[in-house]
Amino acid sequence: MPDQYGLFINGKWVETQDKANVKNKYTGEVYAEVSKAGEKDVEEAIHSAHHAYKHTDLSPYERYKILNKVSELLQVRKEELAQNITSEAGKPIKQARTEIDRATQTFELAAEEAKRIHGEGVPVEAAPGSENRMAFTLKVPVGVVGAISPFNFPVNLVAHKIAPAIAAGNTVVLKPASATPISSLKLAELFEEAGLPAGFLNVVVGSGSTVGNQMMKDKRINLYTFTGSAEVGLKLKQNTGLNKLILELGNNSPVIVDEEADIDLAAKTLAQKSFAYAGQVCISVQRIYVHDSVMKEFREKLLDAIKDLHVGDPFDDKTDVGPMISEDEAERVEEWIQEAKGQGAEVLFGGQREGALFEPTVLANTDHNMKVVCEELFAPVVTLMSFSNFEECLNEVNNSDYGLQGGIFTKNVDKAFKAARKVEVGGFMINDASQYRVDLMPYGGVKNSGWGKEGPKYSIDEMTEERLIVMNLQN
Ligand SMILES: NC(=O)C1=CN([C@@H]2O[C@H](COP(=O)(O)OP(=O)(O)OC[C@H]3O[C@@H](n4cnc5c(N)ncnc54)[C@H](O)[C@@H]3O)[C@@H](O)[C@H]2O)C=CC1
Ligand SMILES: O=C(O)[C@H](O)CS(=O)(=O)O
Repeated sequence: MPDQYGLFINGKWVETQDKANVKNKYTGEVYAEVSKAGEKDVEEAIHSAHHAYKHTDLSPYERYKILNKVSELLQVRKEELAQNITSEAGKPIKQARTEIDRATQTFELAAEEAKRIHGEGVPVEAAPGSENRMAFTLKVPVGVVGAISPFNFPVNLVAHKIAPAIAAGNTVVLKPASATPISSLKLAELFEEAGLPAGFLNVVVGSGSTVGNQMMKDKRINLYTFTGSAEVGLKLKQNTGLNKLILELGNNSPVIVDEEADIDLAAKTLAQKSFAYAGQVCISVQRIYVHDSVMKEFREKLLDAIKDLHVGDPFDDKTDVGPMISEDEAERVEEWIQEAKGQGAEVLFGGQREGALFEPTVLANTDHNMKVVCEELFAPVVTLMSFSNFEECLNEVNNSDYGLQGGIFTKNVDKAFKAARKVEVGGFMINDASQYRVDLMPYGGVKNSGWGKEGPKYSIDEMTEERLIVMNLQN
């Protein structure tokens, strides 16, 4: 009998008639059954969040205590939560454990930030005629936050939405990805145990086209925070009117390997960071631009390092690359590679699929007319392109609709900083892959990669309004 999960609405667990199966993404077995939210449940969740926001006060210190407690509980239940990620997302267990450690930090950071949300003094007395006035700003919560999350980091990317929202004094309606809802329901259990008052966090499970759509149209939601594809992000932008919106969308991350790079470091780092969680990380390396003069050496070293990766059962402690989220997704990647081969691409390594498992793959002879380069692959596949002129390479790197993070390997400081200035991204890594993130840093993209920043301090900024208070002093 699969484990059963209800929805979490107004501090209560709600079972509905309509159920969805959650499958183990490696074995395909159904391991959990979750209630699906109907229109009435979504209405109830939004109402509860709205009512709690209007009628229940939670002081900054209380928010700090609750978030800190959740952070501690994550460590207490670390193995259970990590095993769950591996089941519902197919993420290799060692990467799932790292995700729990990172989420622990995300909650801890948000807890700390809850105690230092403040405005600033405004010198209105400097304006002629305002000599007898004093002013300052307050940071007030936006109200109800609607959070919609993707499948790939079902704990930590959810943490990046709900922890800062609650730290800032908001209430939340969360819709997790249909493929990975259990992690969010487990987080709700932790909040319940940590003493979060009813209505502050509501979790509704269901598809984007039903639950997501209903959330998008509800005027009681003051801010939407979305992580997912650019396609759905655009829908949200078009349907949420004048409400605030944070969009964390896709990328086809570029990394430059310059002629003055440490080739061993570049090859080793790129082999490790391009295929983690089967490349289903939005800052996973996709486009590698290598200087002509070092291409041969880099290629050999990259392929050698990839051979050391363990591919297969995500529950095995040794596994580096497990299955993709579904067989359909792995088939899509197979089709894109076939299409690229038809356009002249060469498979240097991998390229084979077995069910949802896709081998780490390296493509050469690729160019910007191919989908594998210009669109987001979201798969364990990298493309190699060579360059001889650094300026032209930077133009090629920017020849993308996306701009989340990028990187360069070089010992030449001038080139490193030139690239850092010119490459159109939200974050740029020198002597590292695009896939670098720690949870305190500002994280977010430009162009079709979205706008608004995550990282608790930065999200809290987005999730609060600045209110000006002016005192008219009578002598
Ligand atoms: N920039 C970032 O931080 C990140 C971006 N991503 C991006 O997410 C994508 C992969 O994740 P997926 O879960 O497949 O993305 P997705 O866009 O298909 O789904 C994301 C969420 O949106 C919901 N949704 C789908 N249609 C909707 C609609 N019409 N209205 C409202 N909600 C709707 C889904 O149910 C899910 O909860 C990739 O493009 C990836 O790059 C993933 C992780 C981080
Ligand atoms: O966008 C993603 O897929 C993530 O932000 C992953 S990570 O950078 O937080 O690890």
